[in-house]
Order: sequence, then structure tokens, then C-alpha cells
Amino acid sequence: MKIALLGGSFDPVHYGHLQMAKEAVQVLKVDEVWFIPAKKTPLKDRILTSDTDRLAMLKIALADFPQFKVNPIEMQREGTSYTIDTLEALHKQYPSYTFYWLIGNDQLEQFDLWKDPDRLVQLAHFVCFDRDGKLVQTKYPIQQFHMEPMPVSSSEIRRGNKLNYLDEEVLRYIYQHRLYVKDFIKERVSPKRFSHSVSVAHLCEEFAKAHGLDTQKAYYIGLFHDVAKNLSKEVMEPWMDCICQENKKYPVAVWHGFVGSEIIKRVFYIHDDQISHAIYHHVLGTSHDPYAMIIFCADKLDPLRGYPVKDSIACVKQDLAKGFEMVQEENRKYLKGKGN
Ligand SMILES: Nc1ncnc2c1ncn2[C@@H]1O[C@H](COP(=O)(O)OP(=O)(O)O)[C@@H](O)[C@H]1O
Repeated sequence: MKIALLGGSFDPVHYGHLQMAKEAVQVLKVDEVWFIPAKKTPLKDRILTSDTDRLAMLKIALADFPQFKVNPIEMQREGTSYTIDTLEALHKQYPSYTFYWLIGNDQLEQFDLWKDPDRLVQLAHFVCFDRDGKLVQTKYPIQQFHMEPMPVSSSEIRRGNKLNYLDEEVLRYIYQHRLYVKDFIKERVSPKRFSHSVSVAHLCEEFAKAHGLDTQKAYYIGLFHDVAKNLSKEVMEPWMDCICQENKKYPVAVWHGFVGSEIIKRVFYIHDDQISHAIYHHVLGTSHDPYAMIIFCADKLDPLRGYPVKDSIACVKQDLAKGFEMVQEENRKYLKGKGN
């Protein structure tokens, strides 16, 4: 058996990894590709997402490819995951197999930093695929191939970019288990706005629970409601032209609701009409949909704003329509006081 091994953190697995595995099947004519998720990577000091979640995402992403398998050998071993230990163990376990170890050219550039590089290249045929069209000079006997570029990395995905390079079901898993999602917001708003967004998300959940609504949906409405808040007028204008030109009559301070409702579809691939609708109306409180009422109230009653909100929160939990009226009234008084 000829086996290609692809080690990595897979936090999360994306199309770049899959493309590499496909190329390995084509050019190396291997029988299978084994994905080996690391327990703890030697060259990155970030705390990884749990083994359970990374493993689950890998299984989802590989489900349609019978030649691609997950081998959890490194997750079953405590401590730092050194490739040398993995290869020694695999050799013992499968003495008749030929192994190829796949790396991207970013790894080839730092191959000297790997543990026992000279022994490594004796234990497996190391093969490098370029991530960006560049081949690298190396003193090691490592074959290099060009591959169809997949300009994506797990770190970009963790920041909420290029989510279209994920298997749809993996993205669904990410949202279901709330992986990385706070960072999607943290990347895009000020620290204060970020704390507000997380706090509102939790309050939305509480309100949803009190009224027998979907708490996960409410959480995402709260978390994403201000995703467009830090965008400038220049950036928002083309979005406004495209989605609701008629609303440009409103002050710019109101636009982030309209723009945010579209950004969550086009950037974050959240296609849920109730979520979009609630975010669209959250600034002006112009909808009586329960989720729209919830986010309007949670936004105004966020405890982090520093006002006494305990009684109002209790009122919203008891009677959503009444609480909504009350918050709207408070808001009208507040805006009048500000001269609006
Ligand atoms: N977009 C990509 N194209 C080609 N190879 C990639 C790509 N992304 C990751 N790899 C390779 O896959 C292996 C595992 O990478 P990993 O640490 O899980 O992901 P990432 O580099 O995306 O954070 C490494 O050898 C890396 O070079």
C-alpha cells in the first residue's frame, strides 16, 4: 500500500488541505491519504480548538472521499506532536507500507526547525506542494510539485474570511458549536463594541429562552447585530446602493443595521431570513417579529451600558410585546433629549 500522510492542526480543515490530498492521489498514485490532526503542534504556540471538534470537522469534510481517512495517532499520544514519533510508530505498525509525507511550501521553508529532519526524510518520501506558486530551495531530498492554488489558510478562516473555502457542512458545524465566531466579530469592531456584542448575544439568548424561541438564532442575531458598525460611510454606501437605496434618507448612524443584514449573508454565509430581518430592523425597532423585538430590547438594555436595567429586562422576559413598547418609548424620550 502507498499512503500519503498529511499532518496539520486542521483548525479548521479547508479546501487547501483537500486539494493537496487530491493532488497526492493524482501525482503520487497513492492508495489512500491519511489526515493526521496534531494534538499539540511544535511550531505554533496557539491553543488549538478541542480535539473533538477538529476531529469532527475532519470527518465531515472527508466523508465524500473514500480514499481520504483520518488517523488519530497524534491525538492519542500526549504531549507535543512530533512527526518523527508518528512516522516511527506508523513504520512499526505497517512495516510493508510506503509512506509519503505531504507538506506545503511554508513548512518546507522551516523544515530545519522540525525535529530530526535528516531521519524524517529516511522514514518517508517527503513531498512538497506549493501554496502560492513558489518553489523553495532546499538541501533535503524533497520532491516539489505545483498544485492548483487554494489561497486560504485556517487562520484566515478563524478570523471570518474566505469561509467559502470550507465544506458547507463544516461551516454548519462551526456555527452549531460556536467555534471561532466571536473572533469573526472581534476582527471587525472596536474592543468596546465587541464586549457589547457578546453581552447582547447572551441577553438575546435569555430573552429567547423566556419566550420559547430558538436561543441559537437569538445568540447569532445578538453577536452579529453590529457587525457593520465600524464601517465608514464610503464603505457602506455601495452596500446601501445595492440593497436598499431608499433607506439612504436615514442618518448614516442607522445604516449599519441594513448593511449588517446583508454582510451576514455575503461574508458569513448565514442564510436565515429571521436573522437578517432582525438585524435589518434592530436600530429603529421597526418590526414586530419576535426576534426583531428581542434584539431591539437587548441592544438597548445591555447591562454594559451602565444604566439600571434589571426591572426592564425582567419586564421583557415576562411580556415581549409590552417590554418592546416600553423600550421603544424610553428610546424615543432619549432621542428627543438628544435633540433628534
Ligand atoms: N491553502 C493551502 N494550500 C496548500 N497547502 C496547504 C494549504 N493550507 C495548508 N496547507 C498545508 O497543509 C498542512 C497542514 O496545515 P495546517 O497547519 O493544518 O493549516 P494552515 O496552514 O491552513 O493553518 C501544512 O503542510 C500546510 O502547509
